[in-house]
Amino acid sequence: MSNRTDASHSVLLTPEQMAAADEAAIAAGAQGVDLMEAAGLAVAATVRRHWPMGPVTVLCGPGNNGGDGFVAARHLRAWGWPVRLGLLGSVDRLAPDAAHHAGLWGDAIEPFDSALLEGASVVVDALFGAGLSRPIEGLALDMLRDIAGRGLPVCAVDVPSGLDGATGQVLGMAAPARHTVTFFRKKPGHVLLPGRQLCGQITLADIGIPSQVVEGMDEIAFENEPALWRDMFPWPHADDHKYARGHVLVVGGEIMTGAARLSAMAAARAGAGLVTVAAPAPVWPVYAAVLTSVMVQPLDDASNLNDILADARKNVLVVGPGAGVSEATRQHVLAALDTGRGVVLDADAITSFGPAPQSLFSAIKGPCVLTPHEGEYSRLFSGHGSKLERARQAARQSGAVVLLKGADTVIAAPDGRAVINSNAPPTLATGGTGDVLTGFIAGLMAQGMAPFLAASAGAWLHGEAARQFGPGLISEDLPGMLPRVLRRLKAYPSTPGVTLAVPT
Ligand SMILES: NC(=O)C1=CN([C@@H]2O[C@H](COP(=O)(O)OP(=O)(O)OC[C@H]3O[C@@H](n4cnc5c(N)ncnc54)[C@H](O)[C@@H]3O)[C@@H](O)[C@H]2O)[C@H](O)CC1
Ligand SMILES: [K+]
Repeated sequence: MSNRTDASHSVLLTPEQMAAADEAAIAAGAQGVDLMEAAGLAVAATVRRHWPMGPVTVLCGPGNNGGDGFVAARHLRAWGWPVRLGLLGSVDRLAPDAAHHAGLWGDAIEPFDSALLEGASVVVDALFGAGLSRPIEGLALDMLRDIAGRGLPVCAVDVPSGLDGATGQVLGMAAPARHTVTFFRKKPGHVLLPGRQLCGQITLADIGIPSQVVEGMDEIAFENEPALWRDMFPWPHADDHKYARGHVLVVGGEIMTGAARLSAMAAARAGAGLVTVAAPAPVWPVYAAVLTSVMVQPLDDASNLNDILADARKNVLVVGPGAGVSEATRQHVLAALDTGRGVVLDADAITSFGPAPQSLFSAIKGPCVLTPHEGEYSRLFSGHGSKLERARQAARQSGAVVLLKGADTVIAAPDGRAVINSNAPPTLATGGTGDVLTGFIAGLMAQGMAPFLAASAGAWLHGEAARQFGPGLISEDLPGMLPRVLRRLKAYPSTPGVTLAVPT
């Protein structure tokens, strides 16, 4: 469990958790019809704010998402907008709250066909929301295709219809929205892909559900932002000396020597007091020639890694970047894990355990972060469900913090805490960025940041460094961007009480 206060709008609630929030609000005295009124009014206000007055078509579905649509239609008409209203299904089958607001429309509801779209300047998509339970088909599918085919701008209610709010996946089809108005808290599907790309600009509306309803909910996920870990960020202290800020050891590869160098430089830039690369003896000069503040120790083929690890001041160990899939890599991983110190495993350090994942999991006994991309994930884990669920399953199964990479990176802890990182620009899709991320995380852990917080902070810094650099990014650019990002982070407002940390 983590602490939360009203300020934590980065909470992500699944549709089930949202329904529980709804029920808790009603149990606390809220009225469902008023929640719907507030939701629909927020939708109408968003349309008015972002589009010039013109013909608007409101498409309502058979559930409460449709109920929000009736409210929005009524307010837009009251503000003078020419509104056409269509309902998929029949009014007499609506649930009470939606039926109530359908009654307030008080005018004809048109047949649900493409004629509704004629002349429309904007469409309000109130067909399906949190209750979508199967792929969209039939009349609804035809309508969504027609909307997309005509290129009509859409304001989606809660989620673009067809988008699964829990997973971010599309069921059948979803018409991309220019704006999406959602209520109380975002859903994982608003930040996971492809959902994030379908929602357009998201407006989060307060509809009168008290924030306290989130307290006590289990398995809350968060959209990554500095407020969640900033107060635990390891800023240098006046009396620090280099040994006080930890020592990262990166086990280097013999062929792809750049990977370990990228990780090492990233760890140093993230603030580790010392960084060493254990370089295979034949290529030790390659590392030594290009690394300056990062120290280089030869790792001979008798694998004297244990001698190098004997220095317990090396408190965080990185294996994987450029390591190669081999028995030697497996041995290096097991030697690092056996120390019980902080360990970050990436790439081939993960893949090398593909044939026997349990031999890795049973060796994890200290603070450990795994940073697989989807391919490496699938070699160790057979997860199912959303990316959020799969990362959580892997964290529980391995006992490590799992950072499942992608444009929508998910960070999950074995105790169920989870963060979805949504700031990564597409320019990060270039070789070596994963090595840099590994180094950022290791550097933060070396300074005492807990692995889940270090992985969350590292992912955010990584995305922010890339965003600030802009187009033309290559991995070598990322470590050097960190000072500018850290200056911005230092100015970031603290949000008392909001934290991902587990209360000690
Ligand atoms: N939670 C809140 O705080 C509030 C939520 N509001 C709105 O309510 C919807 C959720 O309403 P619900 O009735 O549960 O589901 P939907 O409106 O999404 O409709 C689902 C409806 O349609 C059927 N159905 C599901 N999938 C399909 C399909 N592929 N084809 C046809 N029919 C389908 C299903 O059986 C349901 O009957 C939420 O999104 C908000 O917009 C409140 O209005 C405000 C507070
Ligand atoms: K919708």
